[in-house]
Formats: sequence, structure tokens, C-alpha cells
Amino acid sequence: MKERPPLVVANWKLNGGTDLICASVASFLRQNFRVQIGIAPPYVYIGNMANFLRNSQIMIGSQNVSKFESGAFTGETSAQMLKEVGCEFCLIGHSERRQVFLENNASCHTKISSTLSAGLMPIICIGENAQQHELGLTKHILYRQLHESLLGQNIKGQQIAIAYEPIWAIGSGKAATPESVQEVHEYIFNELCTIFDEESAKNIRILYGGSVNKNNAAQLLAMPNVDGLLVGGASLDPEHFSEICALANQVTPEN
Ligand SMILES: O=C[C@H](O)COP(=O)(O)O
Repeated sequence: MKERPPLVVANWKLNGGTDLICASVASFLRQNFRVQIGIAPPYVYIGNMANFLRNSQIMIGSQNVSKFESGAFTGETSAQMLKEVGCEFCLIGHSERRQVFLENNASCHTKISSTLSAGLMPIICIGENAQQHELGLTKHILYRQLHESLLGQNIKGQQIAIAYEPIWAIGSGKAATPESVQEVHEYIFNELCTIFDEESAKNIRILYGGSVNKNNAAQLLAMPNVDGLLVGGASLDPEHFSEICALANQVTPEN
């Protein structure tokens, strides 16, 4: 049993539409989970979904946020705008944003600041690629991602979370082993103690993402430093995602 509810987040990426929204909302409204659940649909659906799920336990979040607050930045969406339509958290620095849209630790730092200023929870995504993994550079990469995006952030009174997503595990069907995830999460926790302090670090959930499904979720959540999951592909099937949430519910304290 965990000391606090795990956080299970669905990242729909560039998928979904009215059918998936209806099926997901219907699925969640008929269940009562103690686990904390978040869904990050594409931007355009955030407002409607947040309205549908206003009185539920489900948080709606975004997959990205602008590093700018306002101005001549065509195509951008600010943290304050997201807040206004009912968004509660933002994924920041997902590996697909880093690889395809050339985001880096510096842009993540700015986005985390904007998100915190708007009162949204940033979920900062970090992780090494296959080559870095094979060369034993995982902790080196994570060190830079954590320190360069988090140093100097004012997190007092704010919720933040980290999602460790080894890039080689994303969408590959090959999740990292629970033991290796535990080792990495413990490392992340220790770095968070250095960047902030131990009390603050204990309040930061560390999620695992990368080929999570209903067959491996329980073993991953059984690890002491795994505080939740970030689910991609399996979250596009509402029944499958509900089963993962139900497994997380089993390790969630009653109150
Ligand atoms: O944000 C989610 C991750 O990229 C994991 O995706 P996946 O569950 O499809 O491997």
C-alpha cells in the first residue's frame, strides 16, 4: 500500500476524437476510483472534457504549453489560457516534443515556470534514448534534465510530478523492468532532494511511462519509488485504461 494515492495519467498524444471522449467519460463516470487520474487529450478537447468531468475525480491536462504568456506567437497556447478552460496539469518536455519539436531543458525550465505561475501542475518528462541507455549514460542524462529544468523553480505550495520515460520503452511494447525503474526513480528522488529539499522531494510524485499496460502496471506500482504511471497507447482503449486505474486503486490508501 502506498502512503498517498498514485497518479495515473493518460497521454492521448495526437489521437482521439469525439468517440474516444464519449467512451472515456462514460467509463469514468460509472466508476469510483480513489487513485488520482489525469487525462491529457489534444488541446482542442480540453475545455469540453474538463466541463464533462467537472465534478469527478478526473483531472484534465494538456500535453504541452507555450513558453510565452501572450503576444505574436501564432499557434501557441499559454498556461493561463489552459487554466481558464479547466486544465489542471501540463506535460512538459515529453521526449516526442524534445525529438520532433527540438525542445530542450532550457525551454522546459521556462515552461515549468509559466505553468507554476498559472497554478497548474507540471509533469516534467525525462528519460534517456536507447544509445544512451546502452552506453550507461542514463543517470548523466537525467541529472542534466532535472537540474537544468528545475533549479531555481519556486515550487512552494505547488504540486509537481516527474515522469521517467526511457525513450526506448515508449511505444515499443518493451517496458523497463520494475527493478530497473525502481533504481532510476530512487536516483531521481535523491536528485530532487538536492535540487529542493527532502520534504519537498517527498511531495513530488515520480511516474513511470513506456509501454505500460494492464499486465505490467501492478508490478511497476509495487516498487516503493513508483508513485504512478504515464500511459500512452493503452490509454486509447477506455476499458484497458480503466483496468490499469483499478490496479492502481488496489495500492491506494482508503483515505
Ligand atoms: O506519454 C506516454 C508515453 O510516451 C508512453 O507511451 P506508451 O505507453 O505508448 O509507450
